Amino acid sequence: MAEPSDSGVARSRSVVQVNRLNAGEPQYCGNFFLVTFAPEQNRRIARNYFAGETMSDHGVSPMSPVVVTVDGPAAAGKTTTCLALADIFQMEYLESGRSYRILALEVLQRGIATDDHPAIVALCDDLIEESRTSGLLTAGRYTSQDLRSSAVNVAVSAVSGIAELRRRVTELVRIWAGGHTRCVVEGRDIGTVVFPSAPVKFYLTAAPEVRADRRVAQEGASSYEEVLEDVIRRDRADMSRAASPLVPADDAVTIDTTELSLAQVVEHMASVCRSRGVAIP
Ligand SMILES: Nc1ncnc2c1ncn2[C@@H]1O[C@H](COP(=O)(O)OP(=O)(O)OP(=O)(O)O)[C@@H](O)[C@H]1O
Ligand SMILES: Nc1ccn([C@H]2C[C@H](O)[C@@H](COP(=O)(O)O)O2)c(=O)n1
Repeated sequence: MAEPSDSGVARSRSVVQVNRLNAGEPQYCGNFFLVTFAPEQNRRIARNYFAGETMSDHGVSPMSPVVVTVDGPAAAGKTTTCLALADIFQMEYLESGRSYRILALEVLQRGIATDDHPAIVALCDDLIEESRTSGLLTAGRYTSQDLRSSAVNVAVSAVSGIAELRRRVTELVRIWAGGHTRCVVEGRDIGTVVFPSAPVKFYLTAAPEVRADRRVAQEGASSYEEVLEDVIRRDRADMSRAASPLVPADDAVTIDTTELSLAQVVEHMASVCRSRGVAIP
């Protein structure tokens, strides 16, 4: 079983053994502000990217890795199933929501107004620069408790609605994926915007009441009503924003997990992956 950790990827308990899970492994820490720039090539590409060039100027195709995308509303089971798929198919895993949460937390900690878009974009650039020049943005700098606080849950909806910010995060995710041969990436716009040509796309969903129930059980939250309210509010914000709203990709396999066990969902997803040529090495 995956143990809860502050890396933000192992907070769910999976029915599938997640043997390779290790909060110390950068591939699993989900903090691509740190890991994206670790390999020297990525560091160079990223530096040039932010200087105005694009990855394709460097002969790097964002579509070269096999990417499995998993999108869906809050608490739909994305992280848990991604970890299971990563384990089954030995893929690298990235939780893109963590980056938006990190940005939201930094916005709150620095007292920046969530409607001050230029300041938030500048903050994002500063964090990217910081991650290239120092090791400050380690997984340990951000605890799951901080990243998943109610305040961050609210601020992240505003922060993730900023188109300029999304453009940066999108490119960082692509750069990260370009450094791997096989990966599974979860978020809200991964199959629609970040990797529109991905060979395998999932859209997980479930009734809000069921998702709230599962989140209460997962986090030991005291108020079901508050959790449900947050789930519904965040869904609405994610689905109605102008920039990359949450919608299923046309070619996504949609799975309503309301009445499915975790094992059933993972089994279904794994069988789709196999049928699309994602093999176990
Ligand atoms: N089909 C299912 N049956 C029972 N429990 C489930 C199922 N799917 C997910 N869960 C549980 O629901 C909780 C939330 O799942 P998870 O954290 O993976 O959701 P998420 O989509 O990544 O959420 P978020 O977008 O908010 O990060 C976890 O405790 C997970 O084990
Ligand atoms: N690709 C993504 C990933 C996440 N977000 C936003 C919307 C969510 O409410 C928030 C937190 O994500 P979570 O940790 O719940 O997966 O981040 C997004 O807009 N796009």
